[in-house]
Amino acid sequence: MSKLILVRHGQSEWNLANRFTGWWDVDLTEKGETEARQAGELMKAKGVLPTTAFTSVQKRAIKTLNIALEACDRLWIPATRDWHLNERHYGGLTGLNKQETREKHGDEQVHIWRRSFDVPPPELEPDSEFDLSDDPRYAGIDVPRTESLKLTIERVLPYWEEAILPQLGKGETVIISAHGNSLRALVKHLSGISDDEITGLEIPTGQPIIYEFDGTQVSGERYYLKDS
Ligand SMILES: O=C(O)[C@H](O)COP(=O)(O)O
Repeated sequence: MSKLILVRHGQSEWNLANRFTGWWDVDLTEKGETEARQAGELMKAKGVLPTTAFTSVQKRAIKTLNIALEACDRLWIPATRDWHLNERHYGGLTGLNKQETREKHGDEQVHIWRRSFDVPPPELEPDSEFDLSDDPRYAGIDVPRTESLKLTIERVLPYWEEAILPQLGKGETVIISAHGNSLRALVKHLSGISDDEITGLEIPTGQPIIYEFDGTQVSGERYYLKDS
């Protein structure tokens, strides 16, 4: 039996400011750092100690990983950062305030952009201040201009299969520190959630979720580490 630990980054500056974030690289707030530390302390208290780690190339997830690993004395384990685990790209909504966007476009439209399976937000304009195509961390990568959950799944799952699942097959305890929607993509796959039902799934910040594995097969349903 091996374990997979999923953790969404702690509160970010734009979670606090209620702005659409996506691929924009915002930092953790002090509360976010505390959430990350508490996640690590919980792993230590429960004796669920990661032996290998994966995260995105966004600082809110990287810092959450490092703070949590430090809190459970596992800062030394191998860690891989990869853009495939990034948050879904919020396109032309990036940087906008979520409440103001609701007032402008209506609750229903904003809910569709945020939670529908396959309707992407409008594309990011080429001259947008939030364009990341020239960011060195994405050299050689076709940076998306927007992503639905469906498109996010299409880049998260191949990476999961190629890079992460083999580690579980080897018996490693794997931690993935990532984002609300890249983790929804994984949970949809691992728990067999339908395209309709995934619209109702929310992933809280800083709260470790566990899946147990028998080889490369999921064994049982996910649970919150705090409830075990
Ligand atoms: O990218 C963002 O704005 C958040 O991390 C997730 O946003 P959501 O709750 O609107 O999917």
